[in-house]
Parts: sequence; C-alpha cells; structure tokens
Amino acid sequence: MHPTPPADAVFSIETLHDNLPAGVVVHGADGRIVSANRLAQELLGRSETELLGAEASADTWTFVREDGSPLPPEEFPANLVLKTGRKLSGLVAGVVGPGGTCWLLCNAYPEFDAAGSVRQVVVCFTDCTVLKNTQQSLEKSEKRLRLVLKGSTDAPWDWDLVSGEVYYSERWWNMLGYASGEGLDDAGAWRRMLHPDDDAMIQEYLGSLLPSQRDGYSLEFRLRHRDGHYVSVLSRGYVLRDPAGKALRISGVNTDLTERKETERRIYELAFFDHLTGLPNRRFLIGELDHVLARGRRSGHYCALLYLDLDNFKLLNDTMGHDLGDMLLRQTAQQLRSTVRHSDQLARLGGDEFVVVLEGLGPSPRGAAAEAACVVAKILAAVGQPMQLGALLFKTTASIGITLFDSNEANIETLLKQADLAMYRAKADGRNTARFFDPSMQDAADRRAAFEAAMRDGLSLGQFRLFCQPQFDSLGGVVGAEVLVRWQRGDHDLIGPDQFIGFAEESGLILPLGEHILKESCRALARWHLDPNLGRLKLAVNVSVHQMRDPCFPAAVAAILDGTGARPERLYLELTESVFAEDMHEISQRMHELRSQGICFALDDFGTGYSSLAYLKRFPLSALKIDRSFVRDLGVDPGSASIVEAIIALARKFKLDIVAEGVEEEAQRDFLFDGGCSSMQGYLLGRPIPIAEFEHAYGAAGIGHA
Ligand SMILES: Nc1nc2c(ncn2[C@@H]2O[C@H](COP(=O)(O)OP(=O)(O)OP(=O)(O)O)[C@@H](O)[C@H]2O)c(=O)[nH]1
Repeated sequence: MHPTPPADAVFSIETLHDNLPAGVVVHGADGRIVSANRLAQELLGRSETELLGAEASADTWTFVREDGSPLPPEEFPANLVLKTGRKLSGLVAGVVGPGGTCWLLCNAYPEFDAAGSVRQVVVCFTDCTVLKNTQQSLEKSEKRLRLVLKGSTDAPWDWDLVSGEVYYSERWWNMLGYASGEGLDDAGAWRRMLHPDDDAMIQEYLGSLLPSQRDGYSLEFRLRHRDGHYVSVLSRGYVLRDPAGKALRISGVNTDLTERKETERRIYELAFFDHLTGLPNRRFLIGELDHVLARGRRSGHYCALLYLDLDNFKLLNDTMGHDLGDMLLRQTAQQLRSTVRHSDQLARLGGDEFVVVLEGLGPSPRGAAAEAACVVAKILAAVGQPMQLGALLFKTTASIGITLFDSNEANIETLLKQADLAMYRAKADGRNTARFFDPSMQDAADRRAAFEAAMRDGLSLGQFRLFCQPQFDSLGGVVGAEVLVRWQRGDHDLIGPDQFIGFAEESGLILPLGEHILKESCRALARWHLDPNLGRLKLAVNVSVHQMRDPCFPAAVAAILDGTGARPERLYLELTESVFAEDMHEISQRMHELRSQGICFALDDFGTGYSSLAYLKRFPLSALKIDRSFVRDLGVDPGSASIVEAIIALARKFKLDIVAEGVEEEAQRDFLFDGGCSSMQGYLLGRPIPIAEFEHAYGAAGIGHA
C-alpha cells in the first residue's frame, strides 16, 4: 500500500521539475527545446532563455562520445528518439564547455500523441563527470598495470583469506611450465606444488605474519615445475587488513630466482673454486679451516695440514707446453680426490701447489703423526702413478710438507707457512718425499728472513763494497783486475761473498746486488780512463746466471755504460758454465748483443764443469780462466798440469786469452807463464784490496806497480 499524502500537501509539478536531482529537457517534435529545468540549465551551461527554442543540431551543441570523438547530431539523444520512436538509456556523452567537459549519463523517452506520432522527447541526465574521470583513471592505471605485468617476469597472485579463493595469473602458471588454465586452478594449487621441505617453513611464516600487524612480506620457497624440477621463487607482497588489523587478503608477485641463483652460484664458484681443477681455492680453504678448528676443538683430535708441490713441474710446462701442464694438474687433482677421504679438505693453492687437511687423527700427537704419514705415503704413491697426458704417458712426483696441529693453538696462516717450510725441506732432501714441520725449520726461516732484510738494508746503505784483485802479465805488469764484493755489515767484520752470494741468488737479491756491482765497476772504469796507468786496465765483473736470464740485461748494461761513461771494451763479464745450462739459444743471443756493444766475456772456472768444447765455438768468449783447483795442484798432481797445458793449448787455438787464478807460489807462476798463460792473479801477486787502495797502488798518482 502507498502511504497517503497529508491532506494539506500541494504538489506543484514545476517545483518538482526544478528540484529534481537530474536535468530534464523536453524537446518538441521539431527537436527544439520546449522546457529545461534548473539542473539542466546548470549542466548544459546555458540559461533558460538560451535553451528554450534551441535546436538539437551541431550548430548549437558540441557533444562528445566517451572516447572523446565528436558525437554527430543524428546521435544526440533527442534526435535518436525522434527518429526511432524508442526510448534510450545509459548513453554517456560529454558537453564541451569553456570549463572542460561535463559528462552526462542520459536517458530519453518519447511521448506520443493520440495518432501515435512522437509529440515530444523527454531527455533526463545526471552529472557523471566524477564517475567518468574515476573510470578513466582506473582504465589508465589498469592499462599501465597490464603493460608492466606484460613486461615483467613476475607472476601476480591474490589470496582472499575470507572466501579462501586464490587467483593465479597466467604468468604464475607459465613460470611453472603450464599454459594458463592448464593447471588445476583451485585454492590449494600452490600448496600442492610447494617443495615438501619448504612446507613447514611456510606454515611457520604465515603463522607469524597473519596475526601480526605487518603489511609487507617477502620470502623464498620452491615450487614444483611441470617437468618435475623445483623452481626457486621469491614471493613479495602485501597483506590487506581490516581496521582491527585482521588479515583479509594477501596479494603478491612471485619472481623466478633460477637465473639469479645460477649467477650467484657462478660468482660463488669463481670466488671459491679453482677453474682448472674444480677444487676449492685458497680463500675457500681458509674459510673451511675455521670449521676444521671448531670440529677439532669439540673432538680433541689432532689434524694435519699437508702442503704438496709437484716436482719439476716447470720443466714439463717449459718442454711440453702449458696444455700438458694443465692436464697434469687436473689429473693430480683427481688422484688426490680419490686418495683422501671425502670429508678431508682438499684445495689447489695455485700453480702446482695443493693442500690437504686431514681431520680426526686421534688425541695423541704420535698417533696422529703415524696416521698422517700413512695418508701421505698413499698420496705420494697415487701422484706417482703414470698419467696419460694426451699421447704422453707421464710420471711425476711430489714433495709434501706436513704440519700437525691441535685446534687450540692453530692459526691458519701459520699452519700454511709451517707446512710450506716442511715442503721446502722435502724438496731440499731430494724431492718425491715428505717432511714434518719442526720448529728448527721456523728458526731457519726466521734467520733467512732477517738475513734478507739485512742485505736489503745493506744495499740501500751502500754496505756492499768493491774490492779489486790485480791481474798481471808475464812481465809483471798489471793488465787488469777482478772485482770482488765484500759486505761491510754495520759493525760486523767484513763478510766475504761466499757467505752471501748463494743466498742472494736464491732470494733474487742477486739482481739489485749485481746491478750495484756493475754500476760501481763502470764508475771506476770511467775514473780510470783519465789515468794513464789505470786507463789501460780491463776490469772483470762476475755476472750471475740470474742476470743473464733477464732479457733486459743487455739494455741495462748499455744504460749503465752510458750513464757512467765507461768504455765497454775495458769491461769483462765473467760467466760460469752454469749459464750454459739455460736456454742456449737465448743466452748466446744475449751474449752477442752485449759483445756487439764492445763488452768481452771470460769463462770462469774453466775445466771444472762440463767444459764442452762446443761452448768455445758457440759463444763469443774472449778469455778462459783456469780454475784455482788446477793451479793449486800444479807440481802435486801431474793430471792437473796436463789439464792446464791442454786448456792453454785450447785457448791459443781459439785465440782466447788465458787468466789463471789462485796463484800462490812462484813455481805455479813459472809453470803457467812458461806454458804460455797470458795473465794471472793470486795472493802471490796481489790480494784483493778496496778499490780506492787499488787506484792508489796502481794509478799514475800511486807507486805504479805492486
Ligand atoms: N700449466 C700450468 N702451469 C702453471 C699454472 N700456474 C702456475 N704454473 C706454473 O707452474 C710452475 C710452478 O713451478 P715451481 O713449483 O715453482 O717449480 P717446479 O719446476 O715444480 O720446481 P720444484 O717445485 O722446485 O720441484 C711455474 O712454472 C708456473 O708458471 C697453471 O695454471 N697451469
């Protein structure tokens, strides 16, 4: 039943018309406006006078469609209804005015006269500008979102916690190898695909996330791919909560981590593994040793660190090439891997050096040493097995240093140093063997380090002094000198070369020391040049095999000659035969380079080594030196006399000068000169003296002769 209006209610249709919350415009049969209420005037932006009688034509109105294109007059609501005689609803059109577009939602219906013709059309419209703008921005943002999602590899999903419904995007399925709609798209799908090992973690995570007040979340888990493997995903998203904080839904995106995990794995491998053998590298080993120590502390057992270095590996590299060297390193790694226990740590430190760490060797040092020695014997045997390197069946050996440690006292760097020292002892003891570290090795190493530091200081402080021993011809005249170096080490006694040259060669200090000697010698030669006596002398300087090995040596000598102004033809470089054990071609080339600068070469200690006659032909020598051992035995051992005679004859044939050294007796001198030796040196004739004294003794300002 309709409620009955109060008796005094007076309805005016005009009042109602004007207060309607919609614009109402009535068009006559000719399309002209016959009435327009107040809201219509407002919405259309025209006064009643302007509206009344206005036509529904393009001249009068600018309407646009929803997409912004012009609405043609035949589609104006009034015209459509007039034309069709049917009502129209839900048309959205924009009225373009100076203040912008006002969007109207229009309905229109016809009124017929008694003859059934359209008498007038009533058009009602409401302002839907706000709605329209909202819809437009929604569409825009949806479009943007679609584009973003299309361009992204992330897979959106949404879980309505209230209804339990889950939405999986197409990409969500694609990520797991399914086309959209191919998988069973129910709420529990993601749960069924979860890696069983991740289930408890997810359960726990959700259990803490949902009751909390947190909005964002991010976690990693694995989902089963269609082909059976698991895809690691990072799921990030947002929890929507009601005002009381109750979680209503979770929406998020899953990111496929496969590529990232692979990159991370590769970075990890590059950082911690050796690419040639696949073994862990030094950095990994150092990290791992921390765990070894922690385990050792718990068990109380001894461990051992083995430092293995292949013997003469450089020779294989140099003679057969790096590729074969690489093959040997790979096979050595395999042999080691198959010899030690799976739980033992194995690493390649670089070059031909490997480390093995043995754990759980028992609580007593003696037992641990025995057990380590047992493993080491197995390793030496395994590495010594013939290995097939391409077409070559190759046998190698290794030297191993062993250091035992218990976890309480161990420091990783120290352990590596100790095992390294022990390995060097194994090398020194003939290779293909192992040695345990003992503290005396450390003492020796410390002493060496201190000696090296002192030598370096000595070099920078100019403590290495040049001495000269004169050389005489058969008439007793000085013809030259040999430079001998002495070390004035602080307040110590003067130290002879036999006490430091060997060390300098091992430590590489021979290069700066050699350069210093050469420079000082050339300075002396330059000074002597101005002296009528000294200017005639030649100066012999010993050169080490290490210097001759250096391809830059000829250029360095040239620079010194240039810098000092010494005359090259006065400089004799003395080499020992050991130089010829190097790459003969290279050495010969280097010698010829120096010879072309005018420098002469003397071969020291001739007769004591291989004394291959081929040297005399191949290398540009100017003199041979008869070793002191033959000179000493002259008159005692007829064999020595014969050797000396043979050397002199040989030198003459090759037009080489002969210098005999170590002459201490007159009989020796007479024998040598009578036999045709051109010059000699020795205590009988003159001892080595500081260069200044030498200059004083033999220069024009001095006495002029010995
Ligand atoms: N083929 C190959 N050689 C390498 C690699 N890394 C370093 N080397 C070489 O390995 C050699 C290591 O030689 P050393 O251990 O010093 O010398 P060695 O000949 O083994 O002599 P001893 O150790 O005294 O027996 C050097 O010649 C390096 O150039 C690599 O990755 N591949």
